[in-house]
Amino acid sequence: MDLIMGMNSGSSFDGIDVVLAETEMDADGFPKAPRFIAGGSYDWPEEVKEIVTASFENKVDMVGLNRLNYICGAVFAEKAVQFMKENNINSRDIKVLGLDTQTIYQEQPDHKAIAEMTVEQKADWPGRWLSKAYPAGFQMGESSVIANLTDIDTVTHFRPADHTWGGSAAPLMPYLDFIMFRKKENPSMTLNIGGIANLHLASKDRRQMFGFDTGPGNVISNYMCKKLFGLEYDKDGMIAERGNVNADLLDHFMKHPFFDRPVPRSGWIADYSAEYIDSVIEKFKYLPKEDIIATACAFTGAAVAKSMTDNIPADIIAKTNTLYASGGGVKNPAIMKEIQARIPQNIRLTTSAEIGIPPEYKEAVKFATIAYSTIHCVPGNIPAAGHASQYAILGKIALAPRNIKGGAEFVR
Ligand SMILES: Nc1ncnc2c1ncn2[C@@H]1O[C@H](COP(=O)(O)OP(=O)(O)OP(=O)(O)O)[C@@H](O)[C@H]1O
Ligand SMILES: CC(=O)N[C@H]1[C@@H]2OC[C@@H](O2)[C@@H](O)[C@@H]1O[C@H](C)C(=O)O
Repeated sequence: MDLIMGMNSGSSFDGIDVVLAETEMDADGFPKAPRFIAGGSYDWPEEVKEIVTASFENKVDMVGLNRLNYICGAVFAEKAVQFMKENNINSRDIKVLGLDTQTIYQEQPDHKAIAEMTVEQKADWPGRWLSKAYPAGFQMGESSVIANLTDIDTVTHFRPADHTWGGSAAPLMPYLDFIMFRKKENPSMTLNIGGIANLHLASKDRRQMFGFDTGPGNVISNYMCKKLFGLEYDKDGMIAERGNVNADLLDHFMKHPFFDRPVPRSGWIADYSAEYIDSVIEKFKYLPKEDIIATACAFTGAAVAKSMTDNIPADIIAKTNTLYASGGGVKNPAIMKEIQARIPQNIRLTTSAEIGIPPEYKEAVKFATIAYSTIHCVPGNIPAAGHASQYAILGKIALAPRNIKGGAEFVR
């Protein structure tokens, strides 16, 4: 068995998750379902947090972004090393470290425009991006800084390979789901509830898979909690539990233009910007604040249900009996209750703990698994889910100093 490490810091930007897992290559040429061993969560340093948060709002200039890339690489390396110390892990025992680093911005593909492009237009490679049809994402965390400071071979920036083939590359969860569920007869659905939520249909046949963002996970509730109650988030859904769902506000939320985007759609926190949420709060300021938070949770649930029934064929939904949820939203009972109440009743909502992965660490396990696949030259994208035109090996590999050949004088 090989030990692998993964890290994640996502759109909620609530901390850095680190995991240790083990796997090995299976006879079918894919990694075996990873076994989760340990996980830890670490805070971003306050000073760095401020810069990253400003970058989400496009308030950091090129000079600042240049430095931020190195700073984020150093923070990820520091937390990886702290995690290894706390868990008595020697970096030399780790086969690979995988992380996407910190996304600060992303533009999804225009799948319709890509489908309509002529062969000549596609052959104009720069034109793919000049036309804005192809997607692009911006991640902070320099791979070489991480590999050099941790002394572990590191794979980062998984999305651009899939982007090159017109894929949305977000969510990337379908690959881990394929690895976890590929030996099961019936399709399985999973849901990740981070800042943004995403739904996946896993199948032993990768050509039958789906993966797309459904809308908000915690992003609206988090922002509202900060604005209305001065809290980072609604711990254990306590505020939402005291409120009632308001039908008018829910209707208003459901008119959000995100639903007009065809799947495989991909979102970013900018879709639910401060401006948008402030306008909602202003329009519905006559409601009790608790009702506004309760309705934000109902919106998460209604968006999951609508995205599922609008986009996954009814016969597949009928064959699915379990939805395995992960991400921090799993800890908000109001969100979980709203999802269960709104999805088709044949589907039982549970968490990824049932398949051995603690829900808060599934994303980090995903990046560890994709990195392991990358170093074995196994493609980590799922074209059926993200609509890339072909399979691709994801990520950029940065080799650790321990690989230096030529004598001890080169090695620390
Ligand atoms: N005890 C809790 N009660 C309620 N909500 C919680 C709790 N713990 C975490 N959360 C929610 O989960 C969020 C963090 O989720 P997660 O770490 O999955 O997000 P992320 O990885 O940043 O997001 P994304 O998947 O969009 O990139 C917090 O911001 C909060 O809203
Ligand atoms: C570009 C990027 O970082 N996208 C993330 C983000 O967070 C949620 C949503 O936007 C999703 O599409 C993706 O994360 C999921 C979990 C993934 O890649 O699997």
